[in-house]
Amino acid sequence: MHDIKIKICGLTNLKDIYSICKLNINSIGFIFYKKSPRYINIKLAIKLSKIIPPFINIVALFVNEKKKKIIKILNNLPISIIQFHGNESIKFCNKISKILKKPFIKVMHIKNNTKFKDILKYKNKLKKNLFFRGLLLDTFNKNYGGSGKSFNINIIKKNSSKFIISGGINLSNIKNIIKKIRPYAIDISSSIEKYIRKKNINKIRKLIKIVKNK
Ligand SMILES: O=C(O)c1ccccc1NCC(=O)[C@H](O)[C@H](O)COP(=O)(O)O
Repeated sequence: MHDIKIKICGLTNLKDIYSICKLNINSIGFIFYKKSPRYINIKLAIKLSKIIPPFINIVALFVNEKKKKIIKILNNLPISIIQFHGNESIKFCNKISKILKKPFIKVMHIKNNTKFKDILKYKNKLKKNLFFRGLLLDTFNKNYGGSGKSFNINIIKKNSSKFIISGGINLSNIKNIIKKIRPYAIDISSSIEKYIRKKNINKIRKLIKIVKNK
C-alpha cells in the first residue's frame, strides 16, 4: 500500500510553518489569490519560505491569475509545484509551466452532478502535457476553495486512478476517505484551523497519525 501524501494549504505565519515542518507532511501551500482569507503577498511568502527545510515542497496556488504575476512570483520564490485552482485552461497551465519549467497540478471543482467519467476525461486531457503532475479534486464553491465542504466521494472508484483529494477533509471523515479511495494525496485547509490564518497543530498531528498510520 502506498504512503498517502499530505499537503497543508493556506499557511500564513512563521509559527505555524515552524511547527508543521517538524511533522510528517509533504507539502505546504501558499495562496496567492487576493480574495482568499488565507492570501499572502510575495514579501511575506519570501519570509516564510526561508524557514522551510529541504524535502518539504512549497506549492504556489493561483486562481485565474495573470501570466505576468505568476511568473513574477515563481521567479522570486523556491516553489516546487504550481497549483492552478481556478478555471484556467489546460493550454494556459501548460504554457506557464513550460516557461517556468515547473510542474503543475490542476484543480477540478466537483459539482453534485459530476460523473466519474467526466473526471477521467479531464485527467486524460491533462496527462498529455509534460509538466502535468496531478489532478486535485475539490468541492465546487463560488469562492473556488477553502470551503470546508466535502463532495460525494462515492463517485470515485477505488484505486482506479491516483487523485489528490480535497474539500472538507476533517478528522471525522478522513478514515472513510482512505478506506474508500486511498488517494495519492490529501489537501486540507479549513478544518485544521483554530481560526482563519492560524492552524491547529494538535489537529494536524491527529490527522497525520490517521493518514500515515503511525
Ligand atoms: O483555502 C482557501 O482560502 C482557498 C481559496 C481559494 C481557492 C483555493 C483555496 N484553497 C485551496 C486548497 O488547496 C484547499 O486546501 C482546498 O480548497 C480544501 O480546502 P478545505 O475544504 O478548507 O479543506
